[in-house]
This record gives sequence, structure tokens and C-alpha cells, in this order.
Amino acid sequence: MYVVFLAGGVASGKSTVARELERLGAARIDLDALSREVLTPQSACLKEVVRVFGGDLLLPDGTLDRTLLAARAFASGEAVHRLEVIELPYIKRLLDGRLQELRAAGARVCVVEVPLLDRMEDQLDRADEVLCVVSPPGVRLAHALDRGMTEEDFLARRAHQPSDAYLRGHATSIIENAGSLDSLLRQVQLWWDTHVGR
Ligand SMILES: CC(C)(COP(=O)(O)OP(=O)(O)OC[C@H]1O[C@@H](n2cnc3c(N)ncnc32)[C@H](O)[C@@H]1O)[C@@H](O)C(=O)NCCC(=O)NCCS
Ligand SMILES: Nc1ncnc2c1ncn2[C@@H]1O[C@H](COP(=O)(O)OP(=O)(O)OP(=O)(O)O)[C@@H](O)[C@H]1O
Repeated sequence: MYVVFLAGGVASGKSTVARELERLGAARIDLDALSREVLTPQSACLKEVVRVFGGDLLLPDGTLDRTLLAARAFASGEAVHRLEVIELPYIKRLLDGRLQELRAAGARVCVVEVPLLDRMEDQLDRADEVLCVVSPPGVRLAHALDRGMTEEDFLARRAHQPSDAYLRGHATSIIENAGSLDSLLRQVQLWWDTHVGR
């Protein structure tokens, strides 16, 4: 199975690219979705998070108040790091399992959405290709605001993410998302034709 790590910062266009790759025939794993799965009610990971970040994070139905956790976690580099130390091992185990399942099912190509490539450096040996979506900060902010995110939340998350220089330095291919949706999708098609559809 040809495994593609698809990296990019908040509101860079990653999920749009991943959806297009899925339409073209790739299986898809989203690490943001896995990071939600590890925090389901009663899970060991959620219990650890609540112990470290506060019992008031649990809503009456036992689910996590993600907005409150985001506010606490993105408040400082130290807090984000504490959250990642808890969550990342669980996320990586789930990733491992999903890749094995897809391999067993005979998937030919799998795209893995990786919001934070630097935290997954120890997983890079799983990737045949690192495709990075890079988009100027102003364009990303506009897309984030359109999606209902506040500027404060956008800036807080971006501050804890790998830089564009880091992404460019680790990419085997780059998709520039600075223009229209059409132009983005054309680049995806071109990448697919030259790397997968041969
Ligand atoms: C703090 C949490 C609960 C906030 O949840 P929320 O629903 O608001 O956001 P969601 O999970 O959908 O993430 C949206 C975007 O936030 C950014 N983001 C998420 N975690 C981080 C982080 N640790 N550092 C910087 N940005 C992050 C990414 O751009 C991501 O695409 C959640 O993001 C979380 O559990 N983060 C820690 C796990 C993690 O590091 N995941 C990334 C896997 S590589
Ligand atoms: N070139 C573009 N033209 C117009 N809208 C775009 C373009 N690229 C992305 N968008 C829009 O910007 C928003 C963010 O894109 P997307 O969800 O793909 O980014 P993301 O990197 O997955 O974000 P996050 O990691 O924060 O979830 C979406 O609403 C998407 O439709």
C-alpha cells in the first residue's frame, strides 16, 4: 500500500485535498478524527486528560468539553505539550491499527491527514510520500474565519504548529493553496496522475 502523509497547518486546505484524493480512489485516515476517537467517554486517555486538565472538562453526559480543553491547552506551549504527551501514544496506536486493516483489505493508496508533522517524525518511516499543503497565513485566516473560527483561536493554534519552512523542508511534494478552489483541485489531480495514476 502506498502511504501518503498529507501535512498542513490549521485551515491550510488539508481536508479539501484529502477529500479529493479520496474521490480519486485513496483510502483516508484523519489524525484529527483519531484524536477525537481516543477521547471517547470512559476511555483511558480521557481519564488521564481530565486528571491533568481538570474534572470540569466532563459534561453531564460524560463527554469532553472540547472548547474548554482547547482554551486550556492552547494557552501555552507547556500546556499543549502536556496534552500531546498524553494523547499521542494512543493516536499512534490507532494509526497503526488502521493502516494494518487497510493493508489487509487490499487498499492500494492511503492518505493520512497529519495536522502536526513534527510530532509524527517517529512515524515517517510509514510514509512513502510526504505531501504538504502550504497556504499564506492571511488566506488561511480568511478561510478559518469563514468556517466560524475566531481569529484568537486560529492564532493560538497556529503558534504551536510547525512552520511553512519546516513543512517545505520535509515534503516530497508541495501543493500551494493560494488561489481558487479550482486551482487547488487541479494540483491534486496532477499530483495523483504523476504519482499514483501512472
Ligand atoms: C485540544 C483539542 C481537544 C481541541 O479540539 P477541537 O475540536 O477544537 O479541534 P480539532 O481536534 O478538530 O483540531 C482542529 C485543528 O486544531 C489544530 N490542533 C489540534 N491539536 C493541536 C496541537 N496539539 N497543537 C497545535 N494545533 C493543534 C490542528 O490544526 C487541527 O487540525 C484537540 O485538538 C486535541 O485533542 N488536540 C491534541 C491532539 C493532537 O495533538 N492532535 C493532532 C494529531 S497529529
Ligand atoms: N482554495 C480555496 N478556495 C476557497 N476556499 C478554500 C480553499 N482552500 C480551502 N478552502 C476552505 O477553507 C476552509 C479550510 O479548509 P480545510 O478544511 O480543507 O483545511 P484544513 O487544513 O483541513 O483545516 P483544519 O486542519 O483546521 O481542519 C474550508 O472551509 C475550505 O472549504
